Amino acid sequence: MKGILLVNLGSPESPEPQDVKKYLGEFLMDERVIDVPLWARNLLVKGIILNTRPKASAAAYKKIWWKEGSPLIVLSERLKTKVQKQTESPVALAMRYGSMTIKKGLQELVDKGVDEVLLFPLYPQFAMATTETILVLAEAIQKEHFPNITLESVPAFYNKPDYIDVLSQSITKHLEGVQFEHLLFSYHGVPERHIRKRDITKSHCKIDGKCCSTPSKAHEFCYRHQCLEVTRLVAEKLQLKSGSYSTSFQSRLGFDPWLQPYTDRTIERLGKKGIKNMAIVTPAFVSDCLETLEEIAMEGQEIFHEMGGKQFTTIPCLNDDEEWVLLLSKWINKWSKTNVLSS
Ligand SMILES: C=CC1=C(C)c2cc3[nH]c(cc4nc(cc5[nH]c(cc1n2)c(C)c5CCC(=O)O)C(CCC(=O)O)=C4C)c(C)c3C=C
Ligand SMILES: [Fe+2]
Ligand SMILES: [Fe+2]
Repeated sequence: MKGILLVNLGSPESPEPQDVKKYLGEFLMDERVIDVPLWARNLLVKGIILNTRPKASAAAYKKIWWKEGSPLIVLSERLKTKVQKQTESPVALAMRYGSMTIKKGLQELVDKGVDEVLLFPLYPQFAMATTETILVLAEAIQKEHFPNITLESVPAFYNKPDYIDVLSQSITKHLEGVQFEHLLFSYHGVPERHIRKRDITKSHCKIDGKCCSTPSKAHEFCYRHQCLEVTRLVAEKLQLKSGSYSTSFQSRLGFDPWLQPYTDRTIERLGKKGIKNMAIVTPAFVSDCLETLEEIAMEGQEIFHEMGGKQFTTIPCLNDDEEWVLLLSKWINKWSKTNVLSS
């Protein structure tokens, strides 16, 4: 029997510093997130970050935490429940980090009689720090604990026309009646080094402004290309005028160069330029989370207002949007019936 495992990032158990520290420890010790040799990662994460960041991160988590728990987890659960209602195959939910492990998710499916699993990382764009770390861990768990099941995974869906339609519809819906002079597409950043490491041609990704719009096999694993494509395709669909939208990258950590332009500086620049009304959408995230609810909706808004901006409209992630649920269910049902992944 076939079954589906949706996988998202994960969140701390609670917004208390000790739980945030535990979560950050697991997350940042992942060699695909902080991709330096183990001794350096130990020094950086255990020696520095875990002694400085958890208190501030916990304070940020407290601002966005819901009665039911972490928004990212609650929203992912709502999505799973709605998708399950639209499909006959069992659907389970797991997180890459934290207590809702991939092993538990696979066990839940196996207990229901599943022996063919579709692994569905909830990320529209490929990144070493997100999709790849899920695939590698899931395969290792399958080999060690579930040798009798097969595992197939959904590739990045950033440019699927039906995904672009759903994202565009959601943007239109949330901007109905909103006056905005600029729409900013803000994606989670990654260190530039991550992009170069996953360049399968070894020479294409120069991160120079041109490589991502020059056709190349490298784009299958180029997070920057995939983000820029989402912006381009949505802008085309919504007929946004050139200059009335742009792309930026948020949430950088440490001193290495990360993908640019940075979101905070872009918001600052837009405010300084005299933009009074702006809207912001965050298509690297399928569920609202700390990075959208705090970093964008709170900090971003504050920066904009400090620069003289007036109206700052944040567009929610797709979360458990009906059209998004229908699209995921359509892809899953197609795979369940024909073994073919999305159109
Ligand atoms: C080296 C560090 C990080 C990389 C690389 C990175 C990539 C990356 N992350 C997401 C999605 C999310 N990240 C979230 C939180 C978060 N991310 C980092 C660091 C890196 N992320 C940190 C330290 C944190 C914790 C928060 C903090 O202390 O500031 C979240 C939110 C989780 C939640 O509980 O709400 C998401 C989602 C993507 C998509 C990505 C690469 C493309
Ligand atoms: Fe992150
Ligand atoms: Fe590229």
